[in-house]
Amino acid sequence: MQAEMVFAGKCLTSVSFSLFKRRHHSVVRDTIFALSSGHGKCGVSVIRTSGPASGDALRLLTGWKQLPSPRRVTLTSLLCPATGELLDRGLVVWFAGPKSFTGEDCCEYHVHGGPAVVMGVLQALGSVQMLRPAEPGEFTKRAFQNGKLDLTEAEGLGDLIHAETEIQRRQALRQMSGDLGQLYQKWSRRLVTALAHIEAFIDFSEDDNVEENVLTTVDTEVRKLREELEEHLRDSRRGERLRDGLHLVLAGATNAGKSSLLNVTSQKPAAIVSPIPGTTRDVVETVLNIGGYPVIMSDTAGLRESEDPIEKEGVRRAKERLDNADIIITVVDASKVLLNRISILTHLKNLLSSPSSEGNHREVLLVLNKSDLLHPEGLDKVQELCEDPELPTTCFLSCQTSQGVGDFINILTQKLEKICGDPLHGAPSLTQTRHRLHLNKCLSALERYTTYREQDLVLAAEELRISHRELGAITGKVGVEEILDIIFRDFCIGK
Ligand SMILES: Nc1nc2c(ncn2[C@@H]2O[C@H](COP(=O)(O)OP(=O)(O)OP(=O)(O)O)[C@@H](O)[C@H]2O)c(=O)[nH]1
Ligand SMILES: [K+]
Ligand SMILES: [Mg+2]
Repeated sequence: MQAEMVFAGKCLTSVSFSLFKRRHHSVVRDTIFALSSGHGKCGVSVIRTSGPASGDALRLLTGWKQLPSPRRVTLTSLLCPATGELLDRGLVVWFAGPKSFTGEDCCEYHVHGGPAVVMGVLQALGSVQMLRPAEPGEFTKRAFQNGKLDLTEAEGLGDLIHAETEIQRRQALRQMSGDLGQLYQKWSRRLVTALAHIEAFIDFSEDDNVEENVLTTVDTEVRKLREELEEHLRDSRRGERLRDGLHLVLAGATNAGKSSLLNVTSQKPAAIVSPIPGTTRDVVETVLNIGGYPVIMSDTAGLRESEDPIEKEGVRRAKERLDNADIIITVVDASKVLLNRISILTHLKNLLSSPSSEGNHREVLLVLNKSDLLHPEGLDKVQELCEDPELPTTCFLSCQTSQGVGDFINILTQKLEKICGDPLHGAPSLTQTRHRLHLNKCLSALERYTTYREQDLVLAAEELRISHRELGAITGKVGVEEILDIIFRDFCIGK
């Protein structure tokens, strides 16, 4: 045991050295500035600077000889450094690095939110030497480069700014708090330890000093890691779906009331409704917030055989949408159900026989519309027919009277909950294709480790190194230069 510990210790240092070559930026950097609050007229606007010349800029704009105490709000006049003209009276907060968002010297100017004031202060800052306007996401990028955030946390922050619904906000906040990054870092540390053991075995096994079971321990650890990664990846893309919005597709025969349902659900006349069958041709998309979940609801052309080339194209587009749907909402005219019950089942089966292109499990909801056209006895009969276990969850409603629409929304919310879960509970979910890509590569390398393990220990160790690198790429510990620009490109200026 002692020997193993020593080996592990020795190799950990050498391994960590090569693996954790984190870039430290000691170069003197520009100082950046930007409006960090929204554009347009508002009560208060916040302008930020970050970088070594932040203090000079603050002194020049306020006329102060000394910098104020950090993290304290001060009311002051802001002056144009060139002319001494008063630009505004506002609040300033000084953050001495490294105790700031970016880790550098930072300053915040809270000014009156009029365009002329904001422009005046920005121009004044631009006239100070070494200051230049920030690029999109540059504040966050600096925070990352100074070790204030890992990449998953920075992405969480980006998602938080873009979050449009409550559940998206929860997921973003959780990722920003570092839960996902910590999970990957924990796996990373376990991989480093496993690698250290293998390297120790390779270097010292001839000294006969190595415990027999070192390799078995590593094998067990790799197997466990594989299982945990597989489990993490087997999440039906819940985090990614929640981040990007879930795709709900309205489908069914012509005149069933698909466009009407889109309109009552979104409470606006998004799609044309008419008694003419084949009214909808193009896909009509509406972005909705259903129970806190972000949803993209698509109305599609009624499914029927047609000779009309335009309608044919509409039907092709409808089917394409169905392939990528998270939830398919099949709309059926309830007044016609009694006449052709068989056709509903065949129709549903046809819809579902095409496997989703991404292998996702698609939820299905059957909506029986136009319930207002049924007599009470007819309604009872249809309800009875719908108890058929072969049919998916069924909703009765009328787009005309809105009766049953509330229940329909509740059932949809339950389906969305089932797909996405509550992002605050359970293990954190991956939220981006980028995460999935690296995790899959990490997993493949672990699988190759098992293949090489008996034949060539050096090759097997290399696979552990690869899998570690892939995990590190997610949090930004290794080889990030090429992905940095992609990630921060999506941020807005001032963030
Ligand atoms: N009585 C009654 N009529 C409805 C109801 N919902 C829709 N309709 C009528 O049914 C007709 C067809 O409605 P649409 O919403 O255009 O149907 P659709 O499924 O989008 O039709 P296509 O786009 O042609 O495939 C229109 O005349 C609507 O007014 C309902 O709940 N009750
Ligand atoms: K129609
Ligand atoms: Mg329509």
